[in-house]
Amino acid sequence: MSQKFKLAVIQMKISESKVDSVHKAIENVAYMADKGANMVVLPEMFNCPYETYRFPAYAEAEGGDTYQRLSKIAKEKKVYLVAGSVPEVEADRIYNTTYIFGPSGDLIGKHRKMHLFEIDIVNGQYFREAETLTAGKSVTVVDTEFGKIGVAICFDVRFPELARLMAQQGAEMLIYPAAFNMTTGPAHWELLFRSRAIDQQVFTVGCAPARDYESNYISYGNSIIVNPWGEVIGRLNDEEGYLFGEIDLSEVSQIRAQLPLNQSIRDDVYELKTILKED
Ligand SMILES: NC(=O)CC(=O)C(=O)O
Repeated sequence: MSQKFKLAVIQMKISESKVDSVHKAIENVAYMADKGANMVVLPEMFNCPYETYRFPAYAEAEGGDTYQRLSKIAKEKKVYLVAGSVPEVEADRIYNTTYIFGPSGDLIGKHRKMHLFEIDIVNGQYFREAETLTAGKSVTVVDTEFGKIGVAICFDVRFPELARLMAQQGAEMLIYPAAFNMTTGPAHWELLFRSRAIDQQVFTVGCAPARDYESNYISYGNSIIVNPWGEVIGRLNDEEGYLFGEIDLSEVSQIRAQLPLNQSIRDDVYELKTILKED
């Protein structure tokens, strides 16, 4: 099995119009697929401004219009699509959800953000996703023809336990649709993506909305790809654009053979396990 593939990360501005944002996302996916991408990633909340009060109004059930259009473009262009995230409604609950489609357009996985973003900086950034969202409970790892990929969302990257669980399930790349802000982005963004890559000896990917000073929540941008040695192999600035990564997942086993961290894990002293497995 070849573990080589071309990864495209799309950094786009999100507009107030869901129709426009979805249209733009689909056009970008098609463009990157035509350029040879095998897997395309979209940003967190790409069809909805990142504001808690908006999530209920923009939310759709699984299988809704946004879902259908994403599935269709994945099938038409024969790409894996890690479809950013969208507000998803089920019963009376709303989740921050990533759908993952295979090249046949079928849903191959779904992640509901497990750690809800909570911040209250004195005289600064405030955000509480829990005002309108419910947290997911499942660890998400999908099978692709190139290898296993773990998917989680933004604030999830701050929790090394989740990255470890994805790696334990065989993930060799961790993809996080994300939207850090102008307070946490400069301080933590690159450090976190490099740390998770080094901890687990995996590729990490962060895909963010482009910065928009007109919006109430200003995304840091800086979409990023890091290799299993912890090196940044691709990074954007704040503007709209694409990252195109030539990925070879066999680098994961090469790094692990030379620096075998897994052999030194003290599972006689400590243990990490999931308690709940389903949403
Ligand atoms: N948007 C997030 O979930 C998280 C974030 O912005 C941060 O951790 O900073």
